[in-house]
Amino acid sequence: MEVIESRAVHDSNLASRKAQEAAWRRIQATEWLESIVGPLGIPKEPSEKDFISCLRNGLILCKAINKIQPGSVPKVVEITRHPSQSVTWDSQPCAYQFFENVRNFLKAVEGLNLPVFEASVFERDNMEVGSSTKIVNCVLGLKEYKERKQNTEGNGNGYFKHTMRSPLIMHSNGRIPKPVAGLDPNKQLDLGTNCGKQPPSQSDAQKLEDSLMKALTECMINAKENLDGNLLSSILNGNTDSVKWFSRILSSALEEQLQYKFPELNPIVKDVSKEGSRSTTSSEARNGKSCRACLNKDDCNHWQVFQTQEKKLQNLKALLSSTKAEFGDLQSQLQHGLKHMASQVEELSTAAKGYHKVVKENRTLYNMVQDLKGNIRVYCRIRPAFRTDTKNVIDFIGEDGSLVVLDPSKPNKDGKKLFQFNRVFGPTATQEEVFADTQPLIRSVMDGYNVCIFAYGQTGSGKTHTMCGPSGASRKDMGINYLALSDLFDLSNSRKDVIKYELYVQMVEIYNEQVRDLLTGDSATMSKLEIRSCTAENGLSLPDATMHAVKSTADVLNLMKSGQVNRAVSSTALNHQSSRSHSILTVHIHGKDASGGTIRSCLHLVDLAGSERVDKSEVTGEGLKEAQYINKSLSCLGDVITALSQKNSYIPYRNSKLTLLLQNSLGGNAKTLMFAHVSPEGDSFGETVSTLKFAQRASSVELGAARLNKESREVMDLKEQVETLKRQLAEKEPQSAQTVNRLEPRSPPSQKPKAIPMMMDRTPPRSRRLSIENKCPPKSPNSRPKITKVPSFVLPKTPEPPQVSIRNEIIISSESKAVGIANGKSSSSSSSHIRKSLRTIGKLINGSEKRIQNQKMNEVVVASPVMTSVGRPSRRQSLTGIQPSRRTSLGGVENCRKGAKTPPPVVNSSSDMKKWM
Ligand SMILES: Nc1ncnc2c1ncn2[C@@H]1O[C@H](COP(=O)(O)OP(=O)(O)OP(=O)(O)O)[C@@H](O)[C@H]1O
Repeated sequence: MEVIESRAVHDSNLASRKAQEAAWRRIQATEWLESIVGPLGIPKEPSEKDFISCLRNGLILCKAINKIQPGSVPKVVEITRHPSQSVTWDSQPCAYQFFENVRNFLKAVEGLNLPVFEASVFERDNMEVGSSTKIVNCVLGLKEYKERKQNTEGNGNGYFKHTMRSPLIMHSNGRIPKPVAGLDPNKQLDLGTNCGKQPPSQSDAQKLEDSLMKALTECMINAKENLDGNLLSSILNGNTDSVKWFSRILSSALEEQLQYKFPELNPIVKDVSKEGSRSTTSSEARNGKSCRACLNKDDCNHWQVFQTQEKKLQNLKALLSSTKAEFGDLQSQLQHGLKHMASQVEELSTAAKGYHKVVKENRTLYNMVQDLKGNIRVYCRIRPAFRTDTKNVIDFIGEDGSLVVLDPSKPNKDGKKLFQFNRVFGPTATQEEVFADTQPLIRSVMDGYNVCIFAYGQTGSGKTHTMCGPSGASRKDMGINYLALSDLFDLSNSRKDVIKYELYVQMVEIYNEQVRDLLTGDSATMSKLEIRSCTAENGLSLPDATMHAVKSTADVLNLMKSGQVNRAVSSTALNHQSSRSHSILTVHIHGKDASGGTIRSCLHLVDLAGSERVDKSEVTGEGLKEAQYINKSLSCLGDVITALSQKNSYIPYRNSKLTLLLQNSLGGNAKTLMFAHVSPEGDSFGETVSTLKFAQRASSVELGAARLNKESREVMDLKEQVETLKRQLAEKEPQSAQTVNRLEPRSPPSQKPKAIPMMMDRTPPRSRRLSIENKCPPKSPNSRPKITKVPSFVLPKTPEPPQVSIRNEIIISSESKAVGIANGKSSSSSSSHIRKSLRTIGKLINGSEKRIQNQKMNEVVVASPVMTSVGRPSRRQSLTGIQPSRRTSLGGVENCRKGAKTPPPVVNSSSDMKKWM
């Protein structure tokens, strides 16, 4: 009950407050209109009816707007009537004119973006309460517009913004409206009823205003406490006006806040204000969501738009912060990942380094094993591709010497072929890289080993490039021939205090099965060279070829140039500078140390002619003949390699000049290296595979351990002693010569110097080539001496008699022999003395050689774990367990008889050279 009563009281308060506000605004409007167009003829505090009636003809309104904005209503219809004639809305001609004025006024007002009203309000005879409100708003809007305009003109910024302030806001600004004293709020709904009849006097009007302000103030103070509750209950009760009113207050406050807080949004707010006058819906306005620019509009949705935008902004902000967080996470993850990756890369690089080191070590060890076994070392070199129209057949090059080629006609798994060599040089390998790997082998020639390097491969695959370098090459592009000799000179210089070296060069070619000297100007001798057995007296296979002493790389260059000029070269379809012969550059090295010990070794550098398919090389006539000779000799080389790899008893060296000349390198005691050259082009696939197969076969050939051609002074003395004793024995006891020969345990009968023919029909004995596997050599009756099997890896125990005792024994032997002869003792007693001496000397030579080798081995072990070329024999011995005595000749006889390829020591002069030859 109480609630109902309080609500009734509240309602009546609210209605009174509204009426007061409306009346106050009407007075304001009237005052202002009068100030613009003059007296209106209505009371100062007009009723709604008075106010509307006065403005009905539109004349006052048009005049007012034209004063503010001249020309806004260009044509104002003046009403002419008799003063006695009353103006009624019903009189048709007047009504139409009224309508024209009002319509023009409203258009002009709309153009100024001011609140408008409906023209029909003037047509209604029965006026409802609040009918004038919109007209009053319009007039006050006009008033405000004028004030603004004046301000703007004063400020000169040209900006006008219509702001419609509610009485409460004005109140808050300190402009407290004067209460209307003694005015019953309930009665003030229609002020016109009280004051419409007679215009009040100035004092009455003042009184009225004062009383009105008073009443309003009282009313507001009374209502103040209940404002929130009243408003709330109004909203609850669906009091639309209250809600609207409050929402407008809120909107304007919000707009102010917006403009203050977000100045950048001002243009938007301005636009929204304009737009809002057209699009805001009344439902939104009911929800209290309209902008201040649209206070008088019911269809403003800017608040909602703003809220939506704000929501979106909030969402975007949230999205931004979550994205930032995610980004931060990702960044930290990335950094973590990068760190992890860096550590993995580091690990990998360490592993790779280790891997490379291991591969290198493996290769070194593999090469060492191959050296020990005496295998032909095989390197493969791939020429860069010159043509791009065919597929590249090289599929993979492994660091461990593996090579995979791919058949271009079968580009799947079946087309792949794997080969294994000591090393594979790819197309980008430089001359120096190739040489660097060959250098240790070449250097071993200075230690007394015979070395042979030969280049094999299809025509145009780069053999001459590897051995000689391209024509007109600079120092950098020089081939192995030049680099090797240059290196030998360097080594010779660095060792000159210990050992004196002399280097001699021969250069020959085998052209159409004729051996020709390339370093002679005499064309007659060029084609008359005969290959001698390696057991010939001077130890040279080609004693008739000119021998040139070289002292510097310049000498070598000159010789090589003249040799190249003389070499048979012609142009084919496959190589415009195709070598039509096998060229052999032989470097003979003679060394003598301070004690008188000697080294004799030789280095063969062979550039073979290229195998070719005559249909491809398109050669005819002489060229065809050359090609046939080349192919035949290469096929003979293949036969020899096959026989050697199969360990056949018969090796067909004699079938070609090439194999005969290379006999010692292929099946003798040399260190041999073969460069297998291949072209990467797809159309050479057949030849490439055939070259690789050949090379693979060659790599399986076991030559046995290479022999060191070095003799110490001690051994040489002992050998001389043996020779003297032998001579004496022969003089004394010719028949006992056979016995003496028997005392030489390692001299097979076939090695007797005079019994050896110029060309050996049979394979030279290979008794000295032992593999580390201790395999028995192939059975070959008569020619092969029996090899005692020695357990592997056992160091032989060699008695090492002191130096003094050696000498003493020799002296004693000699003396006793001399005494025997002098005393005329029986020849048998003398012979037995000589035999005893020989036995002793044999033992001493063995012991001496062994001592030297052991000493070297110790040096190697102490010096470095890496095997040096000097240390190889010692290491080989330790690994194989072969006694030195079995690896060297007794008193050098064997060496002499077998006819080592290296010549005997020579002195510098050319006359001595001739003697030697
Ligand atoms: N590794 C390489 N790098 C650059 N060019 C190369 C290489 N190998 C070969 N060549 C070039 O390929 C061409 C043929 O090479 P080269 O004359 O050495 O072949 P070849 O095997 O000796 O041929 P032939 O057997 O017909 O004499 C030459 O022009 C040579 O310069």
